[in-house]
Amino acid sequence: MIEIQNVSKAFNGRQVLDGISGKFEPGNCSLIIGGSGTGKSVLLKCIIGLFKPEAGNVLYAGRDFWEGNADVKRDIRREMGVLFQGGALFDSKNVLENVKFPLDMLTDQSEKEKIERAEFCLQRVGLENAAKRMPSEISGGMKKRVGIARAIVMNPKYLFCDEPNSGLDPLTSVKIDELIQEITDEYKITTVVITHDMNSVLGIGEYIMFLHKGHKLWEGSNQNILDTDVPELQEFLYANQLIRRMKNH
Ligand SMILES: Nc1ncnc2c1ncn2[C@@H]1O[C@H](COP(=O)(O)OP(=O)(O)OP(=O)(O)O)[C@@H](O)[C@H]1O
Repeated sequence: MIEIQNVSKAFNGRQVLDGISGKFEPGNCSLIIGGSGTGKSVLLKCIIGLFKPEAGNVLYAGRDFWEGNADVKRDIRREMGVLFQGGALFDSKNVLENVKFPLDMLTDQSEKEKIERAEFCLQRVGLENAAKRMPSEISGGMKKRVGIARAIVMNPKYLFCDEPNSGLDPLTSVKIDELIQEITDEYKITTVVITHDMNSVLGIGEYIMFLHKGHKLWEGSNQNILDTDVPELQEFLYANQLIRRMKNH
């Protein structure tokens, strides 16, 4: 489990996150949602150790990331997989080499072991036939799958996905969401997804945290989000035509 407690962050005196708390459970897809510029990416960066919060704690199975020494930070980092926006693949490496990269960097496994593990992960995301292709030769949805394969290659306990659906058509988006959900269930990963995709919210949001101007205004699940009486969340949800119609029927 990841627990965040009163996380606050400011840039040049401007408060961007104000006392955010929440719990992300293993085997669940937890979502951080909210409009543009509300602090979702900054919060994710505070959680994965890229920004140090001014105040608050980020606990990984009880281990405090920011209070921990270099060994604690390294151990926690090794347990994380991150799917960056756009996939962040290396253009000069083929698909298999991209997936294998964390193993090259962080393990002393033999080449054979690394290739087998990378092939297994590619198979898991349905790309076993694309191993030799270059990133420029595959579609946006396939790039995300490669990014997911790379994020799980180290067998992470924690998986972070920054807008996994950006730039994808609705059908491909749903498939990527399903894949993230399946992998989360299968390996009991604690998964945290940043999104403003309404299909994801209703589809995979087992725990949802809604941010608005750096504050957490609501938390709950896809089962009760449409019943919210928080005006800012209503406005966020009902900007989507389909959700508006669902509510009215
Ligand atoms: N490195 C930084 N330096 C200064 N300000 C920053 C920095 N990173 C983010 N901010 C500011 O923090 C606020 C929150 O940004 P953030 O990227 O978290 O928004 P977001 O909710 O992820 O939005 P979007 O959905 O558009 O990606 C914004 O006002 C942004 O300008």
